[in-house]
Amino acid sequence: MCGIVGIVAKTNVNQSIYDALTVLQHRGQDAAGIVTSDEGRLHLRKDNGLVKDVFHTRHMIKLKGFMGIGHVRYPTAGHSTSAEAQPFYVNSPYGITLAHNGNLTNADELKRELFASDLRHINTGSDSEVLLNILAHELQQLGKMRIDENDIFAAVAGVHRRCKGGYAAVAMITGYGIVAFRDPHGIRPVVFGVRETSNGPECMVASESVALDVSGFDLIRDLEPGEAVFIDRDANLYTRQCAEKPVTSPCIFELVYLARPDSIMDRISVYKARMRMGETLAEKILREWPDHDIDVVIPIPDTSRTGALELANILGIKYREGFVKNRYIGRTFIMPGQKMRKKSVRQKLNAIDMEFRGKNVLLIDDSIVRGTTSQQIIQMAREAGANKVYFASAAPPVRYPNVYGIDMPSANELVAHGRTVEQVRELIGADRLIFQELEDLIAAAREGNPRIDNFDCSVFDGRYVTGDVDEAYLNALEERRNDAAKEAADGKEGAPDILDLRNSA
Ligand SMILES: O=P(O)(O)OC[C@H]1O[C@H](OP(=O)(O)OP(=O)(O)O)[C@H](O)[C@@H]1O
Ligand SMILES: NC(=O)CC[C@H](N)C(=O)O
Ligand SMILES: [Mg+2]
Repeated sequence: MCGIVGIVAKTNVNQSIYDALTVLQHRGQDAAGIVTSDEGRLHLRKDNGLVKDVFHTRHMIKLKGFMGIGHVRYPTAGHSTSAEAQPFYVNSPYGITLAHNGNLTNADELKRELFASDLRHINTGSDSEVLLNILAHELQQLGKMRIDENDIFAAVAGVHRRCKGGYAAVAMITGYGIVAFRDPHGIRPVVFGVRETSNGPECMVASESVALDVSGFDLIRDLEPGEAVFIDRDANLYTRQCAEKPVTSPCIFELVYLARPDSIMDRISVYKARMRMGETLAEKILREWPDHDIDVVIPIPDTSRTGALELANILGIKYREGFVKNRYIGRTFIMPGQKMRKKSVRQKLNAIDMEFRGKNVLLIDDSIVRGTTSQQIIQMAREAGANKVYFASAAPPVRYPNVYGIDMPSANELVAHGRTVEQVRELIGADRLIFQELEDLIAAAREGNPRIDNFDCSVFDGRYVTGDVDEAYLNALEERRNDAAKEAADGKEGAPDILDLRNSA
């Protein structure tokens, strides 16, 4: 779940892309990058770090040009080295740069094909470099000196035929414009919008609608699964369905945790969906535990707040902010290593003792994944003097790895994998543990857009919508990307043996 953005404007786009990346920061905290096109010359700045640390004034003034794309990264493949920060660049044909959110499930196979049949070199372990080269190859084989939107859509159709997995991508084709496309299952999100100016319309694509809001773009709509949007140099906008059999199954975890609450995703208000998750969870508590003795409902900031407030209202119990969040610590779940995640929970959250002392507290989180947060928070609640500590999760138990762009590659690192609710309860040290039912979660999501029949719920039910994920794939993924393997591969400095290769200034 990286963040992507692309803008074609009538003036320099650097500031608007920067602003958009800042509001997409919650989707990736490891690296950031912007590339702009200035009359055929590309300017690229990318590095590890937060947006505010990667781009200084000296970079911004060099990022000239009326069109550009940007990325914030949370790695799911390859290394966390700055050489794998995005956008990626390939010089032929036309000069293409690409930013990708998602994960290709057939990246290894495609890499072999690119080398053996397409005669292309891939220099990193990133699946996004593979995706870029597939797009480049599909454009190249058209064999045209000049291309139009039909050629670009034909190339995207070729990408859909070859690539499997989750991908929402934006690519800038030098001299032509920006194309964004969404995988045929619509697993990862993309929206597009327009801003009217005195010089004419300007267009933008982004992972989430909040990125449009911040720069004054009006949301037009989401890209449909398999669909592509092409914005030419003059900001004319063309859309086309490029997949043979698109099936809508967006990732439900976007609504649970990944997206910002103020985003509208596949026409669903993330905020309202989280409120409904709180409602259904409250109803389950009332159903299964009518004689509960909860004194107070306390959310675990930040993401669970929306649902927790609604839950407290339905239970008719006080909602109290018992934990204060340090606003300078980022999201812990998307941090790269378990050591860092564990340390950050205490740095990030501190208890207000008086809200806990002598009380039976119900702590609410949006999800329990590795159990890092819940385990420590329950301990903190006890240290603060709570009498009983109950815990409820607005999502069902996360039991299976994610292969579509969320870095949960290893089943064994998931606290609920192979464990019953009772075993998880014991492990995290709660006096009682309640999970949302999957059907209630789906209902909470669907109420926002009843036209969506199917969501990717693979982390909850182990059903992978692309149909190509088997035991062998999951085993290989686990071996390659479990925490210990990643640490060994990246080292403390982040894969110091991989030198950065740059061919644009
Ligand atoms: O079981 P775990 O492995 O700890 O993962 C789940 C926790 O991680 C996330 O919080 P995070 O701190 O990333 O972000 P937030 O501030 O948006 O809640 C999520 O909201 C849960 O609190
Ligand atoms: N989280 C993502 O969307 C990751 C994108 C890409 N697979 C990478 O690792 O850089
Ligand atoms: Mg959280």
